[in-house]
Order: sequence, then structure tokens, then C-alpha cells
Amino acid sequence: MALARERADARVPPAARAPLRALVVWVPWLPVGVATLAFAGGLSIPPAWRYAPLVVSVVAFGMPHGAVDWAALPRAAAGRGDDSPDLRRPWRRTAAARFARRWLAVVGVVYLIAGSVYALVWFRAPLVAAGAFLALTWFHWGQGEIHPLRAVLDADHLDARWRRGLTLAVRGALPMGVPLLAFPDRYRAVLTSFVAPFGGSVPAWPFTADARLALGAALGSLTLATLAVGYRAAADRRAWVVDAGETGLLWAYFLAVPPVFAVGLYFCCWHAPRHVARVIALDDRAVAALEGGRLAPALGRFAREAAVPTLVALVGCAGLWWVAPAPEPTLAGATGVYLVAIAVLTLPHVVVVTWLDRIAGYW
Ligand SMILES: CC1=C(/C=C/C(C)=C/C=C/C(C)=C/C=O)C(C)(C)CCC1
Ligand SMILES: [Fe+2]
Repeated sequence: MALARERADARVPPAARAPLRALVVWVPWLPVGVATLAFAGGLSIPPAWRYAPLVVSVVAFGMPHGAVDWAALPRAAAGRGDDSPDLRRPWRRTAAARFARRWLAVVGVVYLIAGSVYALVWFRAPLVAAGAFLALTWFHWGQGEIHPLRAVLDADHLDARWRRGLTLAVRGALPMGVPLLAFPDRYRAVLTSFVAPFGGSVPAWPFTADARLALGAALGSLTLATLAVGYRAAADRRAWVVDAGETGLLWAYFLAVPPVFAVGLYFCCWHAPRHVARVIALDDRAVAALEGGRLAPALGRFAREAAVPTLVALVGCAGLWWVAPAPEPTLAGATGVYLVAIAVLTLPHVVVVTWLDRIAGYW
């Protein structure tokens, strides 16, 4: 049975869940709720400020959330209760160190191959690469919602794989599809900032009223159908109400908040903290702190493990700026290149997270 295979449930011990809720519930809900009310109420901010969350994402949760993939996958593969992989001293001759070496090599190879192939596509076919980035982010930001809903919020209507698949499609559509409905011109401008440094341009047809009407109808129906099948399946209606409430909140948020600001804030405050909650729940020492009701030491361990790979990724961003054929030296242009660097890192990150999902029994 699907539920029995979800080892992830065993990975977030009940005593550790209360402090994790800060990352899974309050850090995402508060800023997104406040921004929705403020922008729906007519707030407008200077264009340069719209980039602030994306700039912050370089160090706060955003970029670092994937920077601990090297530690997360070996820990998940070892499983709770087994000997932890010896990630601090992988050169030793113990079984735990050998295990760590093997998995560190696996993560390294995944990053090297997936990252370099995808980087090459950006140079050869930027529009294809940008379209693939939207599709990849749709999948990845959707998949990122399954673990918090299942393993922290106990959503039992996600016990079947096909309902998890539908929820993934809806949750990923919110940040990638809904901004196009409300802000077609800005959406197109951002896509242009992805492809222009590599010599590409963006066609006009996806941004016409007809195309948006069709997309809006499709996304609206998908959302309602998914919530309806979830409602019928839910034994615990409270968790379903949370799922439906979050879905409604995110629809309103992406319709009301200017897209660069909205996507940036979502990345820093919603997707990334939820993933961080997942990876710290895989770390025995962090879990010991959480069980004592303390989140700070767990976050401290995460920050230490993320620091060096985040720096390496930043050097990679600077390198991409340097080799891109036509980078535009403005805040918008730099953000475009930053997001392309994120794209290159996202493909291997998605491979690792999908692997974590497989280990957890979600797919
Ligand atoms: C900024 C922005 C866009 C795209 C952002 C993307 C694609 C971000 C991906 C980030 C990832 C994958 C982070 C890692 O988890 C849109 C929707 C084109 C238009 C609105 C503004
Ligand atoms: Fe991610």
C-alpha cells in the first residue's frame, strides 16, 4: 500500500515536527499573506525594489537550499536508524566513510553531467532552454509541496500517487502559470532577460488574450478538480482545508503581486524553507535539537553545510556572466543571468530531490 511505503513519515518524528512547522507554515504563510493583502489593496513599489527578494535569495534560503544536496541524498539513502554516513571524514576506512564517499561521488557526477549539458543548451538554443526551465520549475516547485503536506501537515488525501501527481501539477502551476494570466508583459520581459544574453528572443503568441484565457480556464479547472478529488479522499478534513487554503492563497498572491517580486518572495519564503525543513529532518543531530524544541542549532548545521557550495555556485554565476555573449549590465539583466545560473543548478537539484522522493515512496 502506498502509505506503508512512505518511509518519509518515519523520518520526521512527531516530537521534531513542532519546531519544523515554523519553516513549513509560518515563514511561508506570513509574508505571502501580507504581500497579497498589501498589493491587492493597491500597494505599489519602485521597480528596482521588485528585485529585492531575488537578491536576498542569493544568501537567504534560496540558493543555499539546494547547496546541501551533497549531504541530503547520502543521509536519505542510509535511512534513519542505520549507521549515519560519515560525511565529515569521508576519507576514513570505515564502512560509514566508504558509504559517504560513494554517495558524494554520485551527487558530484549528477551535478557535473546534468549541469554542463544544460548549460550548453543555454548557449545553443536559449529559447528551448528557457521553456525547459519553466517546465522544470513547474515540476520542481510542485514536487516541493508534497513532502510538507504529507510528512509535516499529515495530508492523508495525498496517500495515492495519482492525487500527489495532480497536486504537484496544481502547486507548480501557481508560480509558473498564474503570473502570466495577470502580468503578461512583465512575464515576457523576464523571459526575454533569460534568453537575450544568449542571443535569443521570445515569441508573442503565449501572451495574447486568447492564449491567456485558455491557460486560465485550464488551470482553474485543474485546481478545482484536484481539490474536489482530495476532498472526497480526505479522512482528515483539517489537512485538506490547509491544502485548499494554501492553494487559494497562492492563486490570489500570484494574481495580485507583481511577478518578479512574487516569484522571488515565493522562492525565499515558501519553496526554499520547506525544502530546508525536509533536509534537516534527515540529519540525526539536527533532529536531536528539534526534539528538544530547538530550531536554531538545526538551522546552524544547515548553514554550515550550505556555506561552501553556495560560494562555489556564486563563483559559477560570475563565470556565466563573464562567458555569456551579450549580458546586459542592469539589475534586470543581472537578475536574468542569475536565474539562468539557478536553472543550470536546478536540473541536477531536481534529480536529487526526485531521488529523495523515490526513497520516501512518493513516486
Ligand atoms: C522571475 C520570474 C519568472 C521565472 C522564474 C523562475 C523560472 C525561477 C526559478 C527558480 C528556481 C528553479 C529555483 C530553485 O528551486 C517568470 C515566471 C518567468 C516570470 C515572472 C518572474
Ligand atoms: Fe528546490
